[in-house]
Amino acid sequence: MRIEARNLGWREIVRGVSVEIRKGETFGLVGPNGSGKSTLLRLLAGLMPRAAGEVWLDGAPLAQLSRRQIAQRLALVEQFADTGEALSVRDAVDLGRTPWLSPLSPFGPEDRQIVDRALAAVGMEGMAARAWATLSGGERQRVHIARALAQEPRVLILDEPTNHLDIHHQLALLGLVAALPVTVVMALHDLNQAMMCDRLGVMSDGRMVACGKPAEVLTPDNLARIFRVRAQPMIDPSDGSTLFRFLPMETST
Ligand SMILES: Nc1ncnc2c1ncn2[C@@H]1O[C@H](COP(=O)(O)OP(=O)(O)OP(=O)(O)O)[C@@H](O)[C@H]1O
Repeated sequence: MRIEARNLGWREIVRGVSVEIRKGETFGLVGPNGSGKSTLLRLLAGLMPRAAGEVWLDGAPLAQLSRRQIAQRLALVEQFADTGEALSVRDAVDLGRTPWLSPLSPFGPEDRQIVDRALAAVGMEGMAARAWATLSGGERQRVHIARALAQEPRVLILDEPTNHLDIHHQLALLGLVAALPVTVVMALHDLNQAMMCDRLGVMSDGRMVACGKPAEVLTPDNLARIFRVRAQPMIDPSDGSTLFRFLPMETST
């Protein structure tokens, strides 16, 4: 599903962002702390009241869809997502099926299979019966992702999805997300991980100041200007991919 932002804004925090994210694309959002990434993701999910501009999903304005219709198309995992303490892991992931249920089509065996697959996709199938309150930060993050997968969205919006995850689960999650046949928009802080995205949008002070293929936008000049680091590009000889080593900027006295 294609997702398109037209002149999106909220207060002074996100200003005039227009971007078209293609069907099946993995689109990364990078930028310094406070540059407006989370706010832009919430705007794309239609969650900010009194927002300026418009979001279109496959040519349909988001504003004309009901919450249920939006939830059948789009799932958002927020950075500090929480869930009711009394839930089990399976209960939490079952919630992802809510937009698809109705009195005439209650939770059934097919929903259960979808939930099982979502738990397995994030490696949490062995913890389905565990109480949410007993999970570690990384396990909670994986359950949130499983809940979003169980929603079977066509657009998946993730705010720093590798937060709290150990390196194995970070790479597993990024591999999973890249292989999903859905459009993914995700905020990332690790710029080497961001290099794996199809395209990147760079946020700075509420504006999208660059958008394009990772190697085109994460240039040493942009990294110095926007992220205030010195970036030393290095080539991995095993596959020719570019990695960065980051160094502090030399301060002038
Ligand atoms: N509801 C709000 N009211 C006032 N200011 C807000 C609100 N939400 C966000 N902000 C401010 O807007 C700016 C952008 O916040 P946002 O969370 O979108 O940034 P971010 O790029 O996701 O940051 P980080 O990398 O630290 O997660 C920040 O300065 C934040 O303090």
